[in-house]
Amino acid sequence: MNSRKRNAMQVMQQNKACVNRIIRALPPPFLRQATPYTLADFHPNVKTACANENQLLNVTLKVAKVVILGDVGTGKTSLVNRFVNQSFSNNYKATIGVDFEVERFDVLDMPFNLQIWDTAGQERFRCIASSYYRGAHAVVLVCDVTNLSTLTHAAQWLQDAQDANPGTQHDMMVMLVVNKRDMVNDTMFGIVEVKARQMCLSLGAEYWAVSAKTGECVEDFFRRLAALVFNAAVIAEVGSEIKQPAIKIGDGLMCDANGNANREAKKSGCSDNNSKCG
Ligand SMILES: Nc1nc2c(ncn2[C@@H]2O[C@H](COP(=O)(O)OP(=O)(O)OP(=O)(O)O)[C@@H](O)[C@H]2O)c(=O)[nH]1
Repeated sequence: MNSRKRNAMQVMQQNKACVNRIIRALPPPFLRQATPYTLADFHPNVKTACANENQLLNVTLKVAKVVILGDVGTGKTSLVNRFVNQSFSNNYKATIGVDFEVERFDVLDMPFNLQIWDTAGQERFRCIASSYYRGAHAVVLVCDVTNLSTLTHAAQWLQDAQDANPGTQHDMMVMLVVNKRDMVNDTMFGIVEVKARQMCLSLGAEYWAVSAKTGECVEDFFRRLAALVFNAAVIAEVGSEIKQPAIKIGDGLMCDANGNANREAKKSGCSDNNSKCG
């Protein structure tokens, strides 16, 4: 990382998120039938943790890493440029190794930085790029709507990312993005979409179709990605088990919301993890 980027990162962390980086409800998927992430909103424990600043201060979450992978020329850099700089260029300039951007969000009023790692699709840079896959919270597989082989190669790109993250404690989120939507008519797009959704099913990925050139769905895609990654990362910290408030029902007995009675630990002088307790 060069010092310019490092400084930019520090400034980002201090600055407030701009208005279109503020997320208060979970943004919807591209198609409800084409995602494994079917939650309707943020997990209740995530909402509770974010509403309770003290609880979130203990959470070691400030940044999440996303890697953008895919064949050469599918438009990975263009996608990131469209989102980060709201710009597009028709000129192709190969990514050498990797590049990255940091985007500052406010999710449920909590500051959250998304590190977006744009990797090289060219075979000769693959070795350098793959060393940056480690620790990814999400993988974005980018395909070109005009080139079906880029879709079939998505499986190999995902495999590479998984190989770089063996035995990760968190599951990596997987998104499959068909780019260059502006280049095909609806009939052609329909044919590609069927194949892309089949690929998503087999990879366990969420499906998106976008155009980095026109900007169609790019903002929606990254907002959804940031929100899902944030949700998963907070859950990894605070747990997904919903704690029901206990209700006292008399003489040391507590009852959980499902009506199961337990002896109150303090009064009986023991706890679940106290091995002296018979
Ligand atoms: N029409 C159209 N062209 C696009 C779109 N996205 C990217 N391109 C063009 O596709 C070419 C490749 O785009 P890049 O963003 O450089 O592709 P890349 O995947 O980053 O390429 P590598 O860095 O070599 O892996 C460029 O000429 C872009 O202008 C799009 O949505 N529509």
